Amino acid sequence: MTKKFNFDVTATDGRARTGVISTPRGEIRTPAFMPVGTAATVKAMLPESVRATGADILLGNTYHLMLRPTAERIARLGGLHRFMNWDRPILTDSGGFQVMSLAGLRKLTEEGVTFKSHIDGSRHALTPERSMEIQALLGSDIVMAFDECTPFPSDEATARRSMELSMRWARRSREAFGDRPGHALFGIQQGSVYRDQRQESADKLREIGFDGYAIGGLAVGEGQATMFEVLEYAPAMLPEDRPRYLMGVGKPDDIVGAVERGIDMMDCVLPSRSGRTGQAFTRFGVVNIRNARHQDDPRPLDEHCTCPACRNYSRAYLHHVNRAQEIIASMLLTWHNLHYFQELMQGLRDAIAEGRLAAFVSDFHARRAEGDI
Ligand SMILES: C=CCOC(=O)Nc1nc2cc3[nH]c(NC)nc3cc2c(=O)[nH]1
Repeated sequence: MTKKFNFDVTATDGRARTGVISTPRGEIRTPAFMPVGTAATVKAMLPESVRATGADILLGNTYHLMLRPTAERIARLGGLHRFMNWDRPILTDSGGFQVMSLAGLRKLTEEGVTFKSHIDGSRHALTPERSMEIQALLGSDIVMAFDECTPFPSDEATARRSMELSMRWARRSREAFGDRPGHALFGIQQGSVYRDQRQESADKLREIGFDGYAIGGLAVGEGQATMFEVLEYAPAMLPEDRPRYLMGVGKPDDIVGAVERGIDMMDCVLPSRSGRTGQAFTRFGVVNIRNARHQDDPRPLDEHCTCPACRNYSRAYLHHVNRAQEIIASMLLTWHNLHYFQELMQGLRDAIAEGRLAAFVSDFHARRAEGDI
């Protein structure tokens, strides 16, 4: 009998909690940050390097993989874990969000979404059923329901129509997912910034029944203050014995604020994408390595950091290879950023386990300069 999917809360501090998600492919320590491996790779990183930063799970994107190399080809080659040489848990998104933000010529109906590939213009369709089939072909451990991410801002009527469509798609996702021991299906709460709609969405998802619950429709331009307003009430609407996943978040201070409000899982392209543009996150704030002031600086990005970039290279070197557009610049800054994000998560987990989250958070804010350092 394959091992089950399980979630155990191990400690709480206010609304924050630590826990462990057990899957057949390994355990996920929560609160967890998931690096994004869009096209079957965390850009500029080897899988063993991603693991070395402390990641227990990474994210794959249905939209990209269904277009290239196709889910069927990945299945024929043994599934996404084998294909990308990552044998720990993988969460795949359902494709809805990226179709709306990347694809051309989209047509949205009750059935699903048809669209043109941004790669070669070919026509494709995504429905809850097809999304479940693709995610099963990929072999991901945590599957996301097919939803529509309600754009921000949306008036109440528009948000309601979108949320109600997503809830009908959530039920179809659940039915199409079937019974797959060791694999999890997460539902996604919508309802934009409307508390009553968030409640209705949460109630509908509970009725359908999921292994975990995501909070969708945030980090879509509403700003941190509005996001935190929604997070004051939305997490508690979801079952407390199941993982709560906030999608697309975020900057370090977004992450800290979300964990304080009861979030267990997050994902964001920020550390990897900004690493490629020369932006380094540190405990003191953000270093833009492209700035000329670093060109003679022999110090590491952060002398407290134990990542390969900080142990072996100067800011002057990182400035040089970034300006010269050398591949190693993306490698070192991505590794540093993912290491910093995972170190932040470990700090949060330790602080919650020891009941000193408030002190950790005030120390986190006290250290950080506002602008670039
Ligand atoms: C991995 C994701 C699994 O979720 C889905 O398949 N659907 C979905 N994805 C989102 C992704 C988001 N990224 C941001 N900001 C960068 N906001 C997001 C909101 C959603 C959402 O409401 N739904």
